[in-house]
Parts: sequence; C-alpha cells; structure tokens
Amino acid sequence: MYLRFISRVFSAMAGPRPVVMSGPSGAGKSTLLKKLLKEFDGVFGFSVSHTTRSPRPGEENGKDYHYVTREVMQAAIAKGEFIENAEFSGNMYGTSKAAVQAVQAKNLICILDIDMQGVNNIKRTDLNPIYVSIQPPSMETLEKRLRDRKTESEESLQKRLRAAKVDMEISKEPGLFDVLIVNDDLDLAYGKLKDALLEEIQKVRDTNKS
Ligand SMILES: Nc1nc2c(ncn2[C@@H]2O[C@H](COP(=O)(O)OP(=O)(O)O)[C@@H](O)[C@H]2O)c(=O)[nH]1
Ligand SMILES: Nc1ncnc2c1ncn2[C@@H]1O[C@H](COP(=O)(O)OP(=O)(O)O)[C@@H](O)[C@H]1O
Repeated sequence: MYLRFISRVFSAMAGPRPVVMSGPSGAGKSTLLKKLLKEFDGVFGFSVSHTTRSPRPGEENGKDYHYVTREVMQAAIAKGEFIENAEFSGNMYGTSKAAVQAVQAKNLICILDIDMQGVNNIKRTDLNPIYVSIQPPSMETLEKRLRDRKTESEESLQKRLRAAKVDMEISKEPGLFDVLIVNDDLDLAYGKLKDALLEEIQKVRDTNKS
C-alpha cells in the first residue's frame, strides 16, 4: 500500500497524468483524439503504438503506428521493451516504454489509444492514467461507420464487430472507466471529452508557462 502510494507520487512527479482512450473499433477514438491533438498543440502527445497490421492509406509509419513484423514485435516484447501488448483482430498491438517516455519527456499529457486488454494490463502498472471509454450510440451505427470508413475487409469488419459487442458489455462495469462518452453527435462528444480533461489541460498550461 505504502509502496504503491510512493510510486504514485513519483509517477505524478514524472509529469501530467496520461489519458487512456478505449472503446470499440469504429467508435471514433482516432477522430476525437486527432481533434484534441490539433486544438491543444503543446499540451497532448500521442503514444505511438507498434502493430503488425498493414498501414491504411494516409497512415504514416512512426506517426500513427510503428509498423513491424510479428518477429520484430515478439523479440522486442521478450526484451521487456513493452508496457503492454495484445492480440486484436488477428494482429499484435502494443505500447512500448519508449513511446510513453517520448511524450512524458516533453511534459505533455500522453494519450494512449488501446483496446480492452490494454486497459486491463495498464491497470496493473504505475501509469495512473485517466480512463476514457468512447462508445458508439448503437451497434447499427457502429457497423455503418466502419463500413463507410472503407478500411476493412468483410472478414476484418466482422471480427471488429464481434469484439465490439464484448467491449460494449464490459465497458458498463462500474469503476472500470473514469469517463464514458457516447459518440453520437461529434461536436457534443468532443465537448464532453474536453470537459473531462480540462483540469489536466490547465495544469500542463500552468506548468509550461512558468
Ligand atoms: N492493447 C493495445 N491496443 C491497441 C494499441 N494500439 C491500438 N490498439 C487498439 O487496437 C484496436 C485496433 O486498432 P486499429 O487497427 O488502428 O483499428 P481501428 O480501431 O478500427 O481504427 C483498437 O481497439 C485500438 O484501440 C496498443 O498499443 N495496445
Ligand atoms: N460522431 C460521429 N458521427 C459520424 N461519423 C463519425 C463520428 N465519429 C467518427 N465518425 C466516423 O466513423 C469512422 C470511425 O471513426 P474512427 O475515429 O476511425 O474510430 P476508431 O478510431 O475508434 O476506430 C470514421 O470514418 C469517422 O470519420
């Protein structure tokens, strides 16, 4: 208990509290966090995960993800370079220690976009983030958005929808998330996200001013 308290104090000294954004694929996490990174330049920084999935058109290596092979990723995990990692829809995803450190070294609020397995694993670390769940208004809307995004094959889409059902059930568990946002109207959802993070945003602005 005491050790946990001490480590919390030290992690607080390391910089502002990170933000974990989770929720079903297609719920709107990337859309919302990109708006946040744009509006609050110099406040938030994105933790660039590693993945074995292929880049989508428009995605950039080192910016959206570090795109690696399964062999490279497994070797890096074995060397202890990752805070957490998971298998999602047939691919590996993971947050490296370096990804989070790179953001925290700049005294920015580190945003992690991770799945539910990642949330459970991060809960066992000393990262002490604010947990935000982004949820779609319904399964029907989620499916429509994923189809309209035109990034997935039918097989990948079905895998994502199956995972989404589980995600939407688990997310209701009391205490799992600090904030739960239903992304129906984008501007309203973005407003709620900003409200939830206002205190941390102010802290970073105050610190970086002085
Ligand atoms: N555990 C974990 N999940 C991740 C990580 N990076 C991305 N994800 C999750 O992997 C899932 C699939 O991501 P992606 O392939 O980009 O598809 P999208 O969510 O449909 O845009 C999403 O739920 C992400 O939140 C990571 O580093 N760790
Ligand atoms: N509130 C919203 N209303 C309508 N479309 C949305 C909304 N939020 C996101 N979208 C669209 O839905 C799709 C999925 O959003 P995305 O941000 O890629 O989700 P995620 O990162 O959670 O997988 C994208 O094509 C995005 O433009």
